[in-house]
Amino acid sequence: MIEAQDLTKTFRDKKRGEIHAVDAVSFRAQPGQIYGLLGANGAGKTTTLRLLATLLKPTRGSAVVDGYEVTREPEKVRTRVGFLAASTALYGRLTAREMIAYFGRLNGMSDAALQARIQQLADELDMHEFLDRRCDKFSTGMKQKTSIARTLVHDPAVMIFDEPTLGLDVMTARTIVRFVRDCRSRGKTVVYSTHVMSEVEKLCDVIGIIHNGRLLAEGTLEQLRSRYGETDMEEIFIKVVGAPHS
Ligand SMILES: Nc1ncnc2c1ncn2[C@@H]1O[C@H](COP(=O)(O)OP(=O)(O)OP(=O)(O)O)[C@@H](O)[C@H]1O
Repeated sequence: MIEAQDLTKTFRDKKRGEIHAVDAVSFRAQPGQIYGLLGANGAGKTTTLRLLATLLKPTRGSAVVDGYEVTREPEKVRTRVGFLAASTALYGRLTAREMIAYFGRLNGMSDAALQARIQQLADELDMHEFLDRRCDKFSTGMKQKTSIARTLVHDPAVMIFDEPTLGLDVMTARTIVRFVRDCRSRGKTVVYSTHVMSEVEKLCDVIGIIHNGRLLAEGTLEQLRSRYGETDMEEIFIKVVGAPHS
């Protein structure tokens, strides 16, 4: 479970002045649920996720992740969260299997547990073909699958995905979306950020629309459809954030 309350992050930038990247955001994501954070470029998605994963400290507000508060017990939070960031890096000289195992050991996993888990992740993410190849020769899709596997090797209760299908082909994206659904069916709390309307329609149980750092609307797809009188997510999104100035 994640409970964010009045979560706020303000950056001070020499040129731009004060930037309200995340502005009093409150939401709750439950186990067995995919919470979709939908927003355009610069809306505040990544900053929100980084606050939840304790990579940034909030300027104000709080977030409780699997029972632990992000500023009071960040180490505890980190053991409970798997965060797939857009920039999750791999070591080129390691194979995918070595890479995943390395992060598993960092998380205190035994060799037996690791073997079983790598097998499971390779099955679910369709990785067997390249599991023993070096990461520096990987396609974007192979890299992304390896990043997901290494991020989630310790099977955390809370899984945070920052635009995980960005730049991937249809087949690879589908494998990842199926994997995210499997996480939900295993009772994980999943937060999934995207700017792709069709992804939230297909995947997310609750959708939060974020714009200029503020959570402007939230609900199930059905609730948003009836509230805004539109069936298409793109139309709902435009109604919520306002049409762009031309
Ligand atoms: N370290 C930082 N210093 C200053 N400003 C920042 C910093 N990180 C993010 N911002 C600003 O905060 C705002 C929100 O950025 P954020 O990356 O959270 O958005 P996003 O929704 O993830 O967008 P994108 O899809 O483009 O990654 C933007 O205006 C961004 O320029």
